[in-house]
Amino acid sequence: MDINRKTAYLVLMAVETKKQYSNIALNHNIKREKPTSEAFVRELVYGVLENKKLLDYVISKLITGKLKNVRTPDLTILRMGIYQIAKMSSVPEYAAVDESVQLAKKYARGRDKFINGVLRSYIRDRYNITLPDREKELVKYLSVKYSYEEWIIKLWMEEFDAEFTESLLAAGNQTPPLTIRTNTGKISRDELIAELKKEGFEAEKCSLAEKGIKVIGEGLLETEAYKKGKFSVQDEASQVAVQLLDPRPGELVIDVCAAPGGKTLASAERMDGHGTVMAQDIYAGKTDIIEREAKRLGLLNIKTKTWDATRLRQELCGKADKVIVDAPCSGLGVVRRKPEIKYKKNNEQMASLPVKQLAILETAANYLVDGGLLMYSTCTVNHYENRRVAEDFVRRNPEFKIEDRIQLLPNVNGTDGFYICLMRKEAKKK
Ligand SMILES: C[S@@+](CC[C@H](N)C(=O)[O-])C[C@H]1O[C@@H](n2cnc3c(N)ncnc32)[C@H](O)[C@@H]1O
Repeated sequence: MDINRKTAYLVLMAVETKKQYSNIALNHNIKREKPTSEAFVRELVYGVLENKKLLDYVISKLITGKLKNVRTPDLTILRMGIYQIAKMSSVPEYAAVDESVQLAKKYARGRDKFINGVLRSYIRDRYNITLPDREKELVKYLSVKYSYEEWIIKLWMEEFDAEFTESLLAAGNQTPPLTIRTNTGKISRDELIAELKKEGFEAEKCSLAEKGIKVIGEGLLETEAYKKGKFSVQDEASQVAVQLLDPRPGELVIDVCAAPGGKTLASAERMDGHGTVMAQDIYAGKTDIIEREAKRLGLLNIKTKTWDATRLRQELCGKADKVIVDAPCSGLGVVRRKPEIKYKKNNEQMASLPVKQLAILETAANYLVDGGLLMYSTCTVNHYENRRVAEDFVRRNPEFKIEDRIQLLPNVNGTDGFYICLMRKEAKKK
């Protein structure tokens, strides 16, 4: 059996049955199985995840029974087989079928003939399968074509017209650029670009993030530059958030939802070692990551603490110049990196997010000095978690005024979908 397809199968099953995040399942299985082509495994895993609804729609047209009665191993092998035939031009059709049958013999015993039959009928009938009617069933059409749960499309169509929504859906299925943030305490952006180019990478400046670089090439984290802490991997939108907040040397910054530390570390770098960033997160294991990264980057001005941000730390009230609330959210802005988010159900947990976000904001706001700046950000595109939460907050806390807010979008800015809102606490009148 081909080790690359076996690895992809194990990753997809971990995502499907254990609800693991694709990036975590990928790294874990690649390490364990040692596939001969990591690139093939990634292409197949992300291709299947990005197109899951479309693949299931196609499979439902090829089988006689109901899709929900097809067992998960059989369905996973069928999705992989059809994806290879439809989208991976490097894979001959016969190889896609034969390798799927081999996988079935190991992981879906007794179902290899069924799988062989479905894949052969796909090869025969694929051009007769049509999508739902765009005119009559727009949401369903978009849901199948771009593989998103229908509630996400309806949510976006509350804010954007059909054409814009479609381009946002399509952008969510693109591979995101690899972007890094220069640690300017160690090297300038131009010098780092030159160093990376010398190592054989393509590297160019980001347009929005002043320390950002877009990089193309394999093995970035094995470079000396990385080991010596000259840069960190961070999406451009996250970099822009800290750029707008603009932490200065000597300030006290409190980041209440800090792990894995992107904004904490970017803030500490901007402060040139002067002042302090207090980084809190509810999970102890996650604050360890921040400490490890601070060490790699040579940053001494970060203090971490495991803490639930909805609980007030009395001793910090009125102390911080800047507070970061990079809240837990639905993640609809990062589907390019975690395509499994496109299939989340709009359940109670989703609906309760704005309540939690507001509770964290209200607690964190207490830490600011008069005249201090509060940043609320999320990596989602959902006005109930973004604009609505920020507006609710300032309505309930009139001493805060919104100073700036932006929604970055993958189809407009090429970044993750990201919301940033800066709110200033009124300075006390003398
Ligand atoms: C969007 S992530 C933060 C990303 C981080 N700011 C960065 O730039 O790398 C949200 C974080 O909030 C944490 N979190 C969730 N609920 C929390 C709570 N009640 N108190 C503190 N942290 C919480 C999660 O563990 C997660 O690490």
